Amino acid sequence: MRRAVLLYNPASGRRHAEHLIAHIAKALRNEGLDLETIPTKAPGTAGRQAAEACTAGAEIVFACGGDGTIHEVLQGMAFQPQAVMGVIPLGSANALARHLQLSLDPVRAALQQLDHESQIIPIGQVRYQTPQGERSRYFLVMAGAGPDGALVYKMLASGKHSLGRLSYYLRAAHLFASTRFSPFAVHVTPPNNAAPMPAVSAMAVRVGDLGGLFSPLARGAPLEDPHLRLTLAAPPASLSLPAWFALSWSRLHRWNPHVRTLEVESFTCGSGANPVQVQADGEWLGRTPMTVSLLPNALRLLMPRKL
Ligand SMILES: Nc1ncnc2c1ncn2[C@@H]1O[C@H](COP(=O)(O)OP(=O)(O)OP(=O)(O)O)[C@@H](O)[C@H]1O
Repeated sequence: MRRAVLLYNPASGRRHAEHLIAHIAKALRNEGLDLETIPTKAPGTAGRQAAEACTAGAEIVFACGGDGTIHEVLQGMAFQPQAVMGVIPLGSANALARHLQLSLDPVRAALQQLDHESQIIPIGQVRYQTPQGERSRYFLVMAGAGPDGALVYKMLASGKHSLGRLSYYLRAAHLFASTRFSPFAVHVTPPNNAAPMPAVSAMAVRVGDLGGLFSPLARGAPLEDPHLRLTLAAPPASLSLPAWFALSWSRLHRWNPHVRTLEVESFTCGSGANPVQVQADGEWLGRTPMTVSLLPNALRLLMPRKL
């Protein structure tokens, strides 16, 4: 019997988590898994709890929550060759679950993955600054500096979990319209002719679709791709951000002279005149300078079988 752990965030989503978790667990046990359900203890504990589950012999660790919970579980699942990570969506964006072609019904998503195969993929690593010094984090969906970091920072400060989707978009629109985003220099590896490049936004996206209103803004490289797909918006932000939104939504993004997409191995965003906010997988991390790279063969993930 395969040993599995379902690590869930009791604060995710608006549903009655405990009731739902019991349903998911019953469905997985009926399929023959020896499953233990464990709630995350508090913000920031899921990585350690996932690593402990692996050490205790779990072969599958299901990360059950939104992209933020999956991000935290990832911190403990990276470089655990004996265990594979599964994903059960309970959030509102669920960008990774959508990318993995999972049902947004959590019970169905759990069962679907029993037919998926364990693939070893690279993971992103972002290094950033905090008042306590440099820190680093792994990421799966995206990492960025600029307006996305500022938005996540603002949502954190205002308690985003109490917000509905519409309210979230209104706050984003207000932030983008009212903030003067400082430019910073971006160095890429391998170096290109234009390095360093000035930017007001630098984002590496690793899923095809970010979901919701931000869906058309950036198309990521596949998770198994050994390169980062970097999207840069040039200064001034007052020109490039409205052009980015307008041309993306009207599907004319390829004609946008202010936004460019590059395939890179890594990139560094300098601090510029003012350090800017850094986020990964929708979690606020700190400030620039920031370096983003890919670590090969870092995670075993349940993924749809290749055709
Ligand atoms: N037990 C807990 N109690 C409170 N907060 C927690 C707990 N465990 C994790 N968290 C926090 O919950 C957040 C993640 O929430 P969630 O999984 O719903 O992701 P999300 O990205 O906010 O989802 P959404 O797609 O809805 O935006 C993280 O900031 C994490 O630190």
